[in-house]
Amino acid sequence: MTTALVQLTGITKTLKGQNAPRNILTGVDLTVHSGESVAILGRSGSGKSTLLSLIGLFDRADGGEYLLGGRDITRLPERKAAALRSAEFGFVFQRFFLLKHLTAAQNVAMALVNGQGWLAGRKRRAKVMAALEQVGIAHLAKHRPPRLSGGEQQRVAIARALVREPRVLLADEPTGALDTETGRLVIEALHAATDRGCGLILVTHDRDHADRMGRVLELQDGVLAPAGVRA
Ligand SMILES: Nc1ncnc2c1ncn2[C@@H]1O[C@H](COP(=O)(O)OP(=O)(O)OP(=O)(O)O)[C@@H](O)[C@H]1O
Repeated sequence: MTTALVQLTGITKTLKGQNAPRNILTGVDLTVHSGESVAILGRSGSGKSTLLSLIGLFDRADGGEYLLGGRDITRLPERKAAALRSAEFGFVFQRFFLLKHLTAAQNVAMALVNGQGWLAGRKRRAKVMAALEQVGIAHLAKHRPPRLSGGEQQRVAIARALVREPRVLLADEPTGALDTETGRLVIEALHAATDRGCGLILVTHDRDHADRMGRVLELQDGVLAPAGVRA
C-alpha cells in the first residue's frame, strides 16, 4: 500500500457556541491516498467545512494527529503551514471568486504568482492552457467571467486550483450554485484530477454527486463513517 496523502487520526475541534462551547469534531479518522476521491456528506452544521479547513491548514485541530504524505504536520508553525497550504492543496468553493476584469486564462495564471514573482511567460502560458484544457474549456481562455456561464466559471476556478499541480484538491460545495446538469460537468472535471494522482475530497449535499466519488462518507455527531446505502 502506498503512503497516504492525508491521514487524520482522532481529530477533535471545539468551537465557541452562542452559550457554551460546541464539540464539532469528536474523533475524525480519514485516510486518502493518491488518486483517490472521497465525498463527505452530512447535515447542515455538522462540521464539514470545519473539517475541510483543518485539512487545508486554514485552521488547527484541538486534538488528534495529522500526517500529510507520511509527515507529521499536527503542530506545524503557522508560517510553514501557509507554505504547505499553497504548495500541496488546491481549493474550490461554492463561489467562484474570479476577477471579473481578467480573462479566464489570466484568472488561472494568478495562481502561478508566488514569492519569487511570475513563472517565465512561455512556461506560464503552457501551464495555464494545460489546466484549462484539463477541465474542457481551453477555447474560452480569452473570455472574461461575465461572458461565461456558472458552470464555465466554476471550471475556470478548478483550472486555477489545478494549475499549481496540488497533491490534494479540496472542494466545498462546488456545485451549490449550479443546476444539476452543469453540476455534473463540474464534478467530472474535479474527478478527472484523480487520474493524475491528485487526492480529491468533496464536501457536498448532493448524493448523486457524492456517488461519483470512490468512497462516500458521512459526518455525523462529530465523526466520519461510511454513508448508508441508498434505498
Ligand atoms: N468560527 C466559528 N466559531 C463558532 N462556531 C462556528 C464557527 N464556524 C462554524 N461554526 C459553527 O460550527 C458548526 C459547523 O459549521 P460548518 O460550517 O463546519 O458546518 P457544515 O457541515 O459545513 O454546514 P453547511 O452544510 O451548512 O455548510 C455550525 O454550527 C457553525 O455555526
